Amino acid sequence: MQQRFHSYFNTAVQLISSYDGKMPLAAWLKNYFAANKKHGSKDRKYISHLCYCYYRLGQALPNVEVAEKLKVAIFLCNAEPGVWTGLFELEYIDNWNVELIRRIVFIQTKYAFSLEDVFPFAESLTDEIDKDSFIAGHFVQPDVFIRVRPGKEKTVTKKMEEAGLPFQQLTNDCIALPNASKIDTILALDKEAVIQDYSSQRIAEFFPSELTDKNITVWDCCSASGGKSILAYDHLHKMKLFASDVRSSILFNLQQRFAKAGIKNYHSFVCDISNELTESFTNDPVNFIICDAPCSGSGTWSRTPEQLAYFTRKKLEDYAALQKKIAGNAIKHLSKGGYFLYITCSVFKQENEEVVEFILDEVKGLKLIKSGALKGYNQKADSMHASLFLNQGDSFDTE
Ligand SMILES: C[S@@+](CC[C@H](N)C(=O)[O-])C[C@H]1O[C@@H](n2cnc3c(N)ncnc32)[C@H](O)[C@@H]1O
Repeated sequence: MQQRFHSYFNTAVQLISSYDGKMPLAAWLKNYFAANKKHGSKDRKYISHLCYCYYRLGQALPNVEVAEKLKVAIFLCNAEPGVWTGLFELEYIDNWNVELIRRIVFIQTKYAFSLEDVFPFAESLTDEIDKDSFIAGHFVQPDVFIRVRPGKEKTVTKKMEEAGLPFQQLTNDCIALPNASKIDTILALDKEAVIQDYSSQRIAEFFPSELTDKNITVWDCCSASGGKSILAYDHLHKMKLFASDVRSSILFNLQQRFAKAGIKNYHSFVCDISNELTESFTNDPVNFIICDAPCSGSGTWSRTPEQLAYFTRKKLEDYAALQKKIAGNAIKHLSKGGYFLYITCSVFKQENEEVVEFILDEVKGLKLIKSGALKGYNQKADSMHASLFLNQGDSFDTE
């Protein structure tokens, strides 16, 4: 039995030693398992867990060899030794405390280790973020969240109870489930419920309430497969939607999701908004622009810890420059009295507060209505930023 876990450990060491961070870890492991059919589903689960644990140490212990660092990672990322007991010397087992802080203190008796080493960008964090809680959050696998669509509350709860799925109702329409819960076979996704992180769902708190049930135009200018668009549709109801992204493949996904979600009044199109648009997609300026900008994703790194391990400051500068271009170009299409919502899933000032300052400096007549961090680290969720601007001027003529 124990031999099996030693073998998982050795496989994980080999995999980590050959991974270079260029591809998402999930896709890279999927390719490896597809090419190595000898690993059954339990093997895949344990080996993946070990690889993820390793990257959860971020940029700490750079000079410690992979096998040794992996042991530290297992120790810090698991509240108890469980199946990994046989890999550890007695002193580790004796010091394996359920409280993370106690385990960190033990590791500090053996290595020069600190939370700042895991995430060496702490000075760039948005002020609202609690540094230690945020960094320690990387040792924990986040939950999966679903947003129940309007009117589907009873159906969804009933289906989940009947399937015996463990879940936690966080709000009327937000449900948390353990990672890797199989919900796609139980729920009609996008029709009854949307897979959407808790903080991402909370972006609805930034939707201007006076737009609800008005005949408005909404442009989701970095739409991806439409998570924010569907959120806006569920809250604002009567809207004509424009959804664009630089990637045509993702818009195909959006169209499929919109069909399931029952969204018909929309136009989707490929558009690189880091350049000024040469022709407009609509005759009139837009009443509400959602700009969920490409970003470092630093608020989501507990889901993709390999990104933390391979992140460099240079990437941060590139993202901030792109965000300023995208926001500056998108805002030109905003109507007077219209709203612009800037969103990132980043925790860095350079991508949040500094872009907000840039927007306020560059675009005269914009007023910042609401701005802040959506902190997910205490809920096993992502952290995000949102800022809502009003283009002060005439009110809508949309009635
Ligand atoms: C954070 S994601 C958007 C997520 C989406 N709003 C959702 O809720 O699912 C950012 C998106 O911006 C797109 N993007 C990146 N650069 C872009 C550009 N120059 N113009 C338009 N879209 C861009 C990416 O392809 C990506 O889909």
